[in-house]
Amino acid sequence: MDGNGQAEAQKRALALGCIADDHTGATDLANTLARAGLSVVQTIGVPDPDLAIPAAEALVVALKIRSVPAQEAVSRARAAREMLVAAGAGHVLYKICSTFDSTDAGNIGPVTDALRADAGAAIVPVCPAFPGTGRTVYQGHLFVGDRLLSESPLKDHPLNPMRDADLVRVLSRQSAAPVGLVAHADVRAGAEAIGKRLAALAGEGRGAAIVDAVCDDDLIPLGQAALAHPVSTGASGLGHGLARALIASGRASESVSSALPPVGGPAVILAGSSSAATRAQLAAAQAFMPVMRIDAAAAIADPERALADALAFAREKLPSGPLAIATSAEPEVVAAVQARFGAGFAGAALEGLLARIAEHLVAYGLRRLVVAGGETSGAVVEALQIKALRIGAEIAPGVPATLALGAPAGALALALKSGNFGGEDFFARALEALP
Ligand SMILES: Nc1ncnc2c1ncn2[C@@H]1O[C@H](COP(=O)(O)OP(=O)(O)O)[C@@H](O)[C@H]1O
Ligand SMILES: O=C(O)[C@@H](O)C(=O)COP(=O)(O)O
Repeated sequence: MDGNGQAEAQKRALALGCIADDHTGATDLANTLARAGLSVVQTIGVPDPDLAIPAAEALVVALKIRSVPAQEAVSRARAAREMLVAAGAGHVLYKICSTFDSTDAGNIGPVTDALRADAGAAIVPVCPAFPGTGRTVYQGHLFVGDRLLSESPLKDHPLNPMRDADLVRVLSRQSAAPVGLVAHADVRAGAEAIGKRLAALAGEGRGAAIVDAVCDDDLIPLGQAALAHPVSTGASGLGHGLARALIASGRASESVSSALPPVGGPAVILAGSSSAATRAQLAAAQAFMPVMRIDAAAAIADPERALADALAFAREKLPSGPLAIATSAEPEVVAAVQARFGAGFAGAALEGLLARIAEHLVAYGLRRLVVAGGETSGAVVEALQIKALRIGAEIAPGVPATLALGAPAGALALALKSGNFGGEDFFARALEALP
């Protein structure tokens, strides 16, 4: 093979396997890895062996396991790791939310424990920092912007309210083995110091260690140190560090991703996130497009009626331009809905409703779709039977434009937005950016 051939082959050899615990997290990570220079493919679930997916240096398997029972999350993550390792991945990153979304019953601890055991690893470095979106970790405490996690809007998350910012404590409650801390002084001292501290913590019998990172510069030594271990757990900041470490070590080569082909056609926004960011984005969108607010309690009580109303609204408005349909509500309203129906039941019912709306709209010819909310995105993508995503240009930090591959309905441009991401003008930007 000549020099060019070798470089081409290296560009396509899988180096990094990623298991994302939700679908917006997966596109966020795929976006970060692509921007760092890796060739990336995202699949929806563990791909069928006969699925023709382009070869890539990083493969992100999107699962919907953030809020399922821990045992189910563990078995699905294990199957994904097995596939990734068989495909050649030398390191597996378990992608969790940058706001550490989880409950005391799981799933970050149980999945991290299981992946460590399967990989025969001594310890797993864990870091949810994503400084580009204001998530930083200092002395093991997670900040969202200038607030501790427990004082941020995440304290009111509908499925996993985050009321403790001390991640060593949070992860300890979820883990079988004790959890340690690699504090910022070691991170500033570089990859070797992080490695030594991780080895010392492993020697004390700790199965995982929260690693501090307060700025982008910290991600480079973090990535180098993490790459020396078979498994790590974290968010996009760690993904960036791993990608740069792979390129620096010659295990991946820097490439420029190509633009997505144009799709065109009608566009709709579906919002199931009740985050403060999404609520502000919907309020801003109301100035330039029709927005239908679904009454969550009425919709759960009579989903067929809610579906028919939403479809009638879409049929009437879509010929004049984009529109939005949202179940999103203020925390007090969400709390009342949950008190009446139970949080899990209400969440699944509303996700299911938005997924059915998406299915009908795509059947009508919808070709460009923005979904706000991680769980919601998972439900929509699974209902549309999308098999993989090609990653395009970044719309906002953590949110790329994507092109759905393998869906029975054909070409579909998609943006899957984490509830918390994007500025107030996100929906306008997304509609412009979707090819
Ligand atoms: N009005 C509402 N009342 C109760 N739950 C809701 C309401 N609207 C949406 N939900 C549920 O809240 C959850 C939001 O999670 P998700 O889609 O992951 O958003 P985020 O990205 O903000 O976490 C989903 O399960 C969704 O169905
Ligand atoms: O790391 C992050 O913050 C995101 O990638 C993410 O996981 C988003 O989850 P949702 O807020 O549930 O969309």
